[in-house]
Amino acid sequence: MLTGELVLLKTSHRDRVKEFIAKVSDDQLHTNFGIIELSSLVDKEPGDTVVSHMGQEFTIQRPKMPDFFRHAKRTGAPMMPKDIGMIIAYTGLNKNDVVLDAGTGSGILTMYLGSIAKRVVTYEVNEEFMKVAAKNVQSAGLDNVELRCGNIVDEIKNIDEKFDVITLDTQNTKDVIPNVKKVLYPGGFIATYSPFFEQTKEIRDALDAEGFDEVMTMEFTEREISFSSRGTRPSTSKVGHTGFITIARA
Ligand SMILES: C[S@@+](CC[C@H](N)C(=O)[O-])C[C@H]1O[C@@H](n2cnc3c(N)ncnc32)[C@H](O)[C@@H]1O
Repeated sequence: MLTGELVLLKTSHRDRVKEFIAKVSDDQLHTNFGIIELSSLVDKEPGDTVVSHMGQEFTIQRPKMPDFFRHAKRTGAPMMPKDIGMIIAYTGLNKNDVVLDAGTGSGILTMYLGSIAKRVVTYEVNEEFMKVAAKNVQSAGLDNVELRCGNIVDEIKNIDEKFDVITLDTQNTKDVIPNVKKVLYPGGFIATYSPFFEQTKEIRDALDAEGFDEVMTMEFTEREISFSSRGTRPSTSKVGHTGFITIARA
């Protein structure tokens, strides 16, 4: 591992996995299982181990987005991986894309977008939420995400840049849509997330009024399969409804 690189350190305690994310540096990581000198991670590889001053062994891995999803601080309901995955798949998000995103919330969707896209500009109306999101983004080591505080309904009118993809997870998305084509490249995608049918219908009407193409609204279901000595079946304790995703093209 290189100085400045993020690491995921995993250890086992009473048959449970405990994990920590840290940066390779001259600092120390203090855990309930002892202190780790983070400089000792230099030149180690994923899969190698490091031992704390109390003799506890930690396995080294490179943290991935699902790790940041679990470790991020939450200010509200984050978008779930199933919905994030579908937004990425249906917009074809790639490393050349510049993304406009709102509202940032805890920054979970923003971080996934930032891990793929060239650059992400994200707006959050609540300053306290934005500060938490900024810490999450920084903890994930992303330097291509620009966080702006403001109401996207008003702010979008002053943006003089064009984007490849626009993602909206806001309460008043229908009021943003009349100004979206001004900042979205022809052929670019907008993806909206809305928990209720009523809100989703308003979004559809607004997209139709602005002449968007290829409009489709979907709900994605996720069923984990549980395996036990009694048998194999879909888990009975997993997430139900989250929200509707509407995708459209300028
Ligand atoms: C459900 S949360 C977004 C969660 C986020 N997508 C994530 O994955 O963490 C909605 C956020 O949008 C913000 N918001 C609502 N309306 C907004 C607007 N018009 N402009 C900017 N932010 C807005 C809220 O303050 C809230 O933090």
